Amino acid sequence: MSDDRQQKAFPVSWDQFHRDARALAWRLHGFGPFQGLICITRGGLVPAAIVARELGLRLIETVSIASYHDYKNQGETLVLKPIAQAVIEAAGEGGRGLLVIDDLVDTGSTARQVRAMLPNAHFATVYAKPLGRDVIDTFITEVSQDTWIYFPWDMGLSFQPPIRDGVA
Ligand SMILES: O=P(O)(O)OC[C@H]1O[C@H](OP(=O)(O)OP(=O)(O)O)[C@H](O)[C@@H]1O
Ligand SMILES: Nc1nc2[nH]cnc2c(=O)[nH]1
Ligand SMILES: [Mg+2]
Repeated sequence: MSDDRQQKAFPVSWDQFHRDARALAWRLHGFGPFQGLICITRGGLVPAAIVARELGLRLIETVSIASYHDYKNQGETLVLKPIAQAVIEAAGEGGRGLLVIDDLVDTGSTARQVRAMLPNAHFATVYAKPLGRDVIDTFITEVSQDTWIYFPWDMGLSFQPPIRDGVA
């Protein structure tokens, strides 16, 4: 969840997200070919579908991780489902040849946890914040640490009062 440390909002539309995820695929094309894609759920599911389509990847695995961004549990992560051993064994040493995708990197805790499982995989996110940027090999857009990214699957259309009525 967003909190009051996040002063800036960066809302992303479906259109924009598709463009950015496709730009990520263009960039990743130069680092391939990849043998398979590991998607960090849940946020990585959407960019993974777009990148897999663009790069022709059909071997797709998930690693399910929940991270906590509240004051008490800052940086904590919980692995709910690990990567299948068969997928790790099908890849090169330390996951070489695998592509790991997530929607964003913030503190870097989630990506670091997966990096420990696959040290030689290629890590990619669509968006990145400074604290986590170094864990990621390829990303498209950087936003400041105090920005909260709003994804299209978390938003809906809502009525906007006319400007002359003022803000509530
Ligand atoms: O770099 P970090 O500080 O670890 O934060 C980044 C992670 O946080 C979000 O996932 P979240 O755990 O909120 O769950 P979700 O993907 O299921 O929405 C996002 O999708 C990244 O996976
Ligand atoms: N939606 C969303 N989830 C996050 N998880 C960690 N940082 C963010 C963010 O900026 N936006
Ligand atoms: Mg996530």
